[in-house]
Amino acid sequence: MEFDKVEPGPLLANINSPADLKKLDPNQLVEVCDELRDYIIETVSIHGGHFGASLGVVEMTVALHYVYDTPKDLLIWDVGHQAYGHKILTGRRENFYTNRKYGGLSGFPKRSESEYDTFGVGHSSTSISAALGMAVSRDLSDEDKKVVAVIGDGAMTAGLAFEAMNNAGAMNSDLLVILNDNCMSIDPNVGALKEYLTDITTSKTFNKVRDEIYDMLGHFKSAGEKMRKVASRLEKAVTTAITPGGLFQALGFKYYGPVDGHNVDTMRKHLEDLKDIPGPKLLHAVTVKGKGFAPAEREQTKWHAQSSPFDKITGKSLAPEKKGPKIPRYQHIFGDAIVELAEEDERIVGITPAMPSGSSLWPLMNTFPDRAFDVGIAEQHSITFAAGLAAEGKKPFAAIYSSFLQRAYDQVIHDVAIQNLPVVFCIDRAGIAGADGPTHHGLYDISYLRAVPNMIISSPLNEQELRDMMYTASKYEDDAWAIRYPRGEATGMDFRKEFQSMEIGKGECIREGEDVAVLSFGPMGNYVIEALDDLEEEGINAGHLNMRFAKPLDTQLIKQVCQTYRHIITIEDGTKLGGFGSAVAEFLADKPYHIPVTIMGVPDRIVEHGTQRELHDEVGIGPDGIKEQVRKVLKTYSLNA
Ligand SMILES: Cc1ncc(C[n+]2csc(CCOP(=O)(O)OP(=O)(O)O)c2C)c(N)n1
Ligand SMILES: CC(=O)[C@@H](O)[C@H](O)COP(=O)(O)O
Ligand SMILES: [Mg+2]
Repeated sequence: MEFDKVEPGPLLANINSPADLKKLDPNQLVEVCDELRDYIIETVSIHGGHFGASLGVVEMTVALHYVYDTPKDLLIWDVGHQAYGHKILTGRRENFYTNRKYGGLSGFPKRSESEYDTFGVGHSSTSISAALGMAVSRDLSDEDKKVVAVIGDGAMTAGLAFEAMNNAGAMNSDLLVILNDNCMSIDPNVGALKEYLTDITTSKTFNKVRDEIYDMLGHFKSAGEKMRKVASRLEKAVTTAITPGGLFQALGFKYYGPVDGHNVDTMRKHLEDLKDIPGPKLLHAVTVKGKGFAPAEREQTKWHAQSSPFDKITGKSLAPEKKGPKIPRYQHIFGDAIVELAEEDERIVGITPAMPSGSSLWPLMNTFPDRAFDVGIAEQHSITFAAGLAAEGKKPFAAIYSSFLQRAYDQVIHDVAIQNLPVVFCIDRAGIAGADGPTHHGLYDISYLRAVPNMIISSPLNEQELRDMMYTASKYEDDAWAIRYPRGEATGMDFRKEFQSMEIGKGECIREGEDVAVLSFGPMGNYVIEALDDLEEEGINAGHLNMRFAKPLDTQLIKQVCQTYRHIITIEDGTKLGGFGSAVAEFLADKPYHIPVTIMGVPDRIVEHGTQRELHDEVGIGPDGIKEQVRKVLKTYSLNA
């Protein structure tokens, strides 16, 4: 893959660490930014990855590493999808072409990857909490270092960010938060905070007055300690008076901004000033997501990330055209089905915490704008909000990624399950997620939801079953219902347009066999079909049951299996601990069948990034792994001698 490496510009070629960057004259930084931006564009155009966010913080990244003494000073990126420039400047340029690939660099900052990555990320809104922890640790150990968190306007909408601000403001620890405001989450940012920030950035009078005051204070500050104190007091009084609402100041932060985040010189000067101002402070930088790449500036959601190659000038896709009909992704099956269901049932509402494109809630938002809600990056709130809707007779479908639902576990238990409210959880990105890696794999939902009473847990084999599960769940009033499905394309089958009710807790026999039965949960069943077809050619006839439900289990079917076969293999795209296979084994534990159960799933370790197929194969749940397991079982029991 060496030939896919990108040639850096002449300045960037000599920057192998921030120390090299610091050797440059400040007036060379604009050129460094241009080269860094080109490097990101060209690399992502070949290898894919997150895109717009890193382009938007090029100047900020260069200024931060120029002014601060990293890694001694601690730089914490929120989410981390914007940290490509940071990676390139901190010794990883040569390997950057491996970004997000199996065995390559992680797409997010990661402590084990570099001493410059002070905190592992992937999920949003953690940066201020982590930064505060580090700042307090510094103070306790009497160390001399600065702590800077960079958080986006989208990430700032989460409760966690405000919990941290609330705490930090009161602790008065020396800490800088840079609010990177580009008015975008993945989709356009939403909510009252967004309006508030827009008010600040668009108020001409405020900005003019603020700039004049900032200049004046700058002069004061260079005039000695006494004047600095006066300036500081004046600054607080003036900014409190003229900042609309003073939200951040009310939380105990000194507010600075808004500043142009694309002027590297301005950014550098602001950071140099702020370095000397103690206590919690927030610098509000205004940037453009996708800056410097016209297609990405125009269509910011589309260019949040790119998975296939594109022309580095025009943005035109260079992916080979796929032959045959386009296969929909599971999220699109969900997105269409919920509109069809909502047309028939006016109680149905849809909720997404900031992922209307990713979860495909847009079709419902466009068709029934009053009945579909993007609540911002606020997973906890999204679930309690859904519970409130259900409490008043609505039928909420909460569309949420498996790994993001982890954030709302208490809400699932406390607000939904204990009150037995019939919320439908449409859990996308369940199972191995792929290139995003461990933070985004949805490996735990079966286990953590199984433990919760009043909860049905199902997973479709294909698009037909997803539609029918959604339909059946929409009519069901007794319990909450979780439907999990993976990232990516469905099977491409011709599915029936009409919905059909499914019997809750009932699986189906897909293939009769002998000796070994494979019980699959969800789309993993398609790997099983492929594997067992291959094994048939070797003369091995294993049975296959598509179980559909992890809770309630189809115990009748399992009993029949026990009477017909000598060994059960279960398979799921999730952790083996406490998952679907465990449910089968628990059921059989006190039954007199004495049948061994082999659980196939993700082992109890962190699975890194790569393609879904690479990772399924790595952990042994791809078709080859299934074949191997069946052969192994047959060999162990000498059943196929
Ligand atoms: C807890 C959590 N929820 C949702 C996401 C998905 N997500 C990743 S980036 C992003 C948008 C973040 O917006 P912002 O912080 O403003 O950064 P920008 O991309 O605009 O630079 C979202 C919703 C996530 N990573 N973590
Ligand atoms: C950083 C982040 O959390 C998102 O950008 C995520 O990578 C999206 O994942 P999908 O591509 O599966 O929607
Ligand atoms: Mg943003």
